[in-house]
Amino acid sequence: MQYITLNDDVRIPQLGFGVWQIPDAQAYEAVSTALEAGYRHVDTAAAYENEAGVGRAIRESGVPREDVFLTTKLWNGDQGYDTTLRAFDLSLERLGTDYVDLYLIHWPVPEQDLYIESWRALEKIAADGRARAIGVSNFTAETLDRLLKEGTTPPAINQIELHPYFPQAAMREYDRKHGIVTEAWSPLGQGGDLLGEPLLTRLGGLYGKTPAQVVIRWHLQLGNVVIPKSATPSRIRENFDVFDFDLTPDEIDEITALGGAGGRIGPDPAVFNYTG
Ligand SMILES: NC(=O)C1=CN([C@@H]2O[C@H](COP(=O)(O)OP(=O)(O)OC[C@H]3O[C@@H](n4cnc5c(N)ncnc54)[C@H](OP(=O)(O)O)[C@@H]3O)[C@@H](O)[C@H]2O)C=CC1
Ligand SMILES: O=C(O)C(=O)[C@@H](O)[C@H](O)C(=O)CO
Repeated sequence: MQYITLNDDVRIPQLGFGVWQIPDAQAYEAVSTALEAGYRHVDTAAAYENEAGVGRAIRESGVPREDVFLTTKLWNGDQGYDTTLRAFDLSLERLGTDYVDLYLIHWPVPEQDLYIESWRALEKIAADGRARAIGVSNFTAETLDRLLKEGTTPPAINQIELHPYFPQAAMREYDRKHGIVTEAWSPLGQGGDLLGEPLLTRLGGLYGKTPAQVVIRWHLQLGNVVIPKSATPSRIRENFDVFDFDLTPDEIDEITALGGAGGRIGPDPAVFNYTG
């Protein structure tokens, strides 16, 4: 496993396991399989409604809690200072742990204008030692500029949509300049057309790897934290088997150039104001 040291000196495993759309009843099995395969980093959120299954899998895995990097996120409708503190308590309760490794504001939700207040609550949670690191998700240059100006602690991570069809060069550069690590969500383009790209099949053929493994390798070599999701045991293992080959700089550029072919899959954070 490769680690990245965040701006608060916390070390994060660069490859993690995402669990969006895995129902709570199946999350136990999926996370157990991931931990057996070697993952030591799990990305969940209050909104995924599977924190209980994720937490139980970690507790019963036999892997010491301190060896697993656990992320969860504050849902949009819970933003605000007191409401954030309450939402965090409930996440810990469902996860069955007394701290998380990373707590993120899930979306800025510019219209409700509560992300600065919410960030102050995350700073308090970190100061109390209940989140080892704090960060944001889906923040734009505009929302981050304000957070950096008005907050006391800079975010350690910005988790954003990022895959070869949407390579986010400008946002990666913004994060880098500000000492923020970029984490890629939907890193496989949600398993859609991207994985059928002839370029990825060709590169996979050269290295004896699948298109998904080539894409995960691209993320690792760009310096992204990457959290592919799968509910399929063979794919969970496949997505972890990416540490025995290197793409060349030209191959990385060729994959990045696929960005012309696709685009964003998820909501645009500048206008995503859903709080339900
Ligand atoms: N902060 C945010 O706003 C967001 C965060 N996220 C986080 O990012 C994680 C990953 O993103 P996600 O949207 O789930 O999408 P991914 O890009 O990780 O793709 C997941 C899809 O790809 C399929 N897949 C996985 N591995 C393979 C493989 N080796 N070969 C072929 N198909 C494969 C999966 O199928 P199957 O499961 O059937 O195997 C699933 O349909 C989420 O689970 C979540 O933790 C995601 C969205 C937004
Ligand atoms: O998966 C997440 O973390 C999300 O925030 C997404 O579900 C997001 O809310 C979305 O895709 C809504 O359409």
